[in-house]
Amino acid sequence: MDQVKATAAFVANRSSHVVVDSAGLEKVVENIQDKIPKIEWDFEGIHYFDNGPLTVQYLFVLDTLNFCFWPDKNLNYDDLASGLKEALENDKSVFDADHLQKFTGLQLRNLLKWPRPLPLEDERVRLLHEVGFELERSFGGKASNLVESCGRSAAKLVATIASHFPGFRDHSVYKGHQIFLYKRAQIFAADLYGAFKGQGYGEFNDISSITIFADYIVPAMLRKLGVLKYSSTLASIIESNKEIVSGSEEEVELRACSIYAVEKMRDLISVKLGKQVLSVELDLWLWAYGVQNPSLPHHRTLSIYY
Ligand SMILES: Nc1nc2c(c(CN[C@H]3C=C[C@H](O)[C@@H]3O)cn2[C@@H]2O[C@H](COP(=O)(O)O)[C@@H](O)[C@H]2O)c(=O)[nH]1
Repeated sequence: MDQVKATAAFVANRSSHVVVDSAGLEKVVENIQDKIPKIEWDFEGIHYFDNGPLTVQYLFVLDTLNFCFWPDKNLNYDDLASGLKEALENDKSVFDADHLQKFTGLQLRNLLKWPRPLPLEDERVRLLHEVGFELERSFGGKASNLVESCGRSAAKLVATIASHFPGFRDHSVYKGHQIFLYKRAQIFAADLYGAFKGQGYGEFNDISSITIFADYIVPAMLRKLGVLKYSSTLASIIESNKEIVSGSEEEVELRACSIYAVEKMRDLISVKLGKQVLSVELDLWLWAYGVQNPSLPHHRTLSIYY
């Protein structure tokens, strides 16, 4: 994902609301020493897994809907992952492409046993329809065929998803330049890698090319660790839970600087500790600690991308 890395660096080199603090970064790496925290994928025990194509279909639907939980303060990612899992266990055809194209908001809500409208519910439904339609049109209805068509390349998988499914085109324009962040497309590759433990549908010969998944938890965690510093204006917007507009400089800087900071962290770990570590592993560490600290203030942007 050279485009993601290069354009994140472009933003980090020009940012004014968010700064990547090199001293903070060095300190984190010094503290890590030899013990890079290793978090198991599905440490929560909430995901569906049967070691076959249905798991791929589940993960693709999961990552189609893997965004914007915060407007409902009781809703979390866990509710989505475990709700979809239970639905699939009750009905193995629930995520067939023809079913995806017919979902209504109410059906999705009922499936997740959620008592009120989901945040951005209309968009969630529209994205399910889009995924069902395009899976049927180009991949015989199966996300597993999509993955197989990419010949064990995570970068190709992300590019294929972005070219077939407009809802995954997580781009922004910053100071006149197109910036590629691809959170949900990349997390799908990482979820396959994690769930299938790097084998079968999760085998990628270029998993190290994937960056972190720029959401609203990882920037908050990087800030807590002293790796990201915010301008006083941005800090007060975030601390007072005010919304930040999608595509604004502040929002793009928060996300792009997070990607850039973790790529720098990888380089430092390699130079100082002589270890090669994947962004996927650093992401899971940062994210798992971030969600265990629900009081961490995070930025709030209404977005279908994360
Ligand atoms: N960077 C990053 N962001 C991630 C995840 C995951 C879950 N990955 C699963 C894969 C294996 C593990 O066992 C995890 O369960 C969700 N998110 C994002 O967090 C936000 C939800 O927050 P809250 O509202 O508090 O539930 C939302 O933007 C969601 O898209 C991740 O791994 N990395």
